[in-house]
Amino acid sequence: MIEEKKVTSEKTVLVGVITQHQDEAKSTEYLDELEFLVTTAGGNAVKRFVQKLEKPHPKTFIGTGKLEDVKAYIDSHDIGTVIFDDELSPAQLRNIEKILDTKILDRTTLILDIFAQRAETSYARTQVALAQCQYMLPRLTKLWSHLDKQKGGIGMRGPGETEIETDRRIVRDQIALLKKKLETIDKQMAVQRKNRGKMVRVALVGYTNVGKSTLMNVISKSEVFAEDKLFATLDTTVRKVVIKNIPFLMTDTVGFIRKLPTQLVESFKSTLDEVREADLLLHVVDISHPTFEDHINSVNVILEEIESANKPTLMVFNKIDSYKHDTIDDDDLVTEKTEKHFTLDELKNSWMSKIDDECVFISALNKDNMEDFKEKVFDMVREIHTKRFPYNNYLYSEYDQDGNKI
Ligand SMILES: Nc1nc2c(ncn2[C@@H]2O[C@H](COP(=O)(O)OP(=O)(O)OP(=O)(O)O)[C@@H](O)[C@H]2O)c(=O)[nH]1
Ligand SMILES: [Mg+2]
Repeated sequence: MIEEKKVTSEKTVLVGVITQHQDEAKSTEYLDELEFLVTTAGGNAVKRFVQKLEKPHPKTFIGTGKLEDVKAYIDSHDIGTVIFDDELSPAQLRNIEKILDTKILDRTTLILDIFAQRAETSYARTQVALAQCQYMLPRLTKLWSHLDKQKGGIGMRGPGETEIETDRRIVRDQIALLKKKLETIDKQMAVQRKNRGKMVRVALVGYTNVGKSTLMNVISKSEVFAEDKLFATLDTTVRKVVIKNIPFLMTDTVGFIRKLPTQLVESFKSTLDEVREADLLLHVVDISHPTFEDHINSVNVILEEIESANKPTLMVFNKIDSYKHDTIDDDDLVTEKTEKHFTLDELKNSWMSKIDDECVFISALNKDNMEDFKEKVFDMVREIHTKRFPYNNYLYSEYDQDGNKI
């Protein structure tokens, strides 16, 4: 993750559901992730409420009886924030607010809030503000503005209280204004991207916290010459990297997450354009995470959304150093070997036969298997490069490991 900023240590309660589509294990995993998000936002999750339902209640997400339990708990423990694991509809939000009479957040507001905290450039801040306004517009209620005045903290940072307090028309005007502002910057950025020339562009993509930035640092520092270059004041970092004799541009991008708010995907269009305009994707995966396959799927869904799913891709399975597998003992009831029981080698073989994309297994932290990684990246970049520059193959002389010209 990006560095952690402790703003407050607001006590929160988490609420999730177990449904037909989301069994107990999934629900626990989602709530673990939600808790990680809460910590990132500077809060502290002190209790979880989970209800088994056929599907989330259309009016109150969980049953009203369960909500009363939550109410009793937050009242007796002096807790001011309740966070739901799914995006709440405007009606659900209003109904829940009526019962709990406290600050209610959902996964979307939490993610938006973290983005608001992390956004450093005016561009990123504008993108987040737009996403927040769009989310907020159908959800403006009296209670919201009333609460905003009294309570700050998670979910309340961003476009500012003044807009929230005023009516929808003003938020709409604000949205129009932010859109215009973004349009202007988008144009500038498109020009900047064009000015980068025809150099092959490689983008690191992947779920949040898988090690993209770590890999970016390893690859651009360990090379013979890797220039640190920030092309613009945006949050995506672009660097020039040279492997052997081919220079190319490498972009580190925003991490993806499950249930990424659609408003955010839209307003981060330009940031995601870095991915859209890339020639090659390095899809980084954290194989030490118990549900890394779900992560891969979530990333692929977002890549589909931004029409980038068919690009040449190298699957980079990272964190092999902390990969652990389950074992089956003689007296275990479970005797069938599943993917959880795969040794690293078995896992490698299974993935290599399962997917069409090239794949490589590394530890960016320990710099394990980096040679193989570079070799594969080099081969893929070279293919694109030679197609693009049929007459001028390489721009640099070849260097050996120690940086001497060969
Ligand atoms: N054990 C282990 N940890 C790693 C490895 N690579 C990265 N990490 C750790 O994983 C965490 C996340 O790394 P980042 O590089 O920030 O991940 P990221 O994908 O850029 O994350 P976001 O920017 O949040 O999307 C850090 O604590 C790293 O030290 C690895 O190969 N092995
Ligand atoms: Mg990163």
